[in-house]
Amino acid sequence: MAVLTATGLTKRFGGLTAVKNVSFTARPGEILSIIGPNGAGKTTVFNLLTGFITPDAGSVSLDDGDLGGMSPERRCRVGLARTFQIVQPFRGLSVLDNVVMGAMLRARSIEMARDVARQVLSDLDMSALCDVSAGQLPIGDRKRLEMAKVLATGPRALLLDEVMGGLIPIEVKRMIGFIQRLKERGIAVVVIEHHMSAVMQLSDHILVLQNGEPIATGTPQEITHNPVVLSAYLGANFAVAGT
Ligand SMILES: Nc1ncnc2c1ncn2[C@@H]1O[C@H](COP(=O)(O)OP(=O)(O)OP(=O)(O)O)[C@@H](O)[C@H]1O
Repeated sequence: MAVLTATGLTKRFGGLTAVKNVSFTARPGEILSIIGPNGAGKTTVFNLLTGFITPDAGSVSLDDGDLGGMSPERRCRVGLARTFQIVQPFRGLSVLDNVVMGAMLRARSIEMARDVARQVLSDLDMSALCDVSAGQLPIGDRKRLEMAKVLATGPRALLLDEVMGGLIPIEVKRMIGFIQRLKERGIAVVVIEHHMSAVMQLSDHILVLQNGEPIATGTPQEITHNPVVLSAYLGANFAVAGT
């Protein structure tokens, strides 16, 4: 059964239809990637899912509950969390306190929130950074901190917006490992990512958007051999080892 379901999402900005009739499901322990050229509508889909903007048509549900009308914070409370493309930690706070802020959404006491935050930081190999000021972190660690903050909210569905952006190859590899471990926890993960090698390694399913419209869905194998996707986005010479 699906955790997260989007049905017929459509969003217009003036005369521009940024997202048109986008539907998908994300199941527990599955990773769905949304890919497409710049301006294809990927971030707008995330904004619609999380309630930062209101759709002109369509709906979003978590388990069987319709999220229509719920604020982003309320959606996070019921289990739908996201990272942002541009990460903005509380720069004056320590790494631990940043993650405690996320954990406070659900924890019943500050002590419980600290326990949750320490566990999440340990899971992300960040225990040694607990006392470091978030403002001093390099980009790779800031991306991991962003992951830690949202994981501390205890999501059942997690939206990851370009978490590989700006990472060096060894950090990309580590991030792929973290995301794969989310599958084992039964979290439904939706990924927006331009790092195609990571997308192909991680995804169970891929949805391709162009000009706001779905042009293909399938497994990485199917997508990398789809002539429409090769022409619209990946390029005729696209090849990823193992796909
Ligand atoms: N608030 C807004 N007002 C007007 N137009 C918008 C708004 N948000 C997005 N758009 C437009 O909607 C289209 C889709 O944008 P969106 O950011 O969703 O694309 P994207 O696929 O996430 O792109 P990228 O890969 O560059 O992040 C673009 O043409 C963008 O300019």
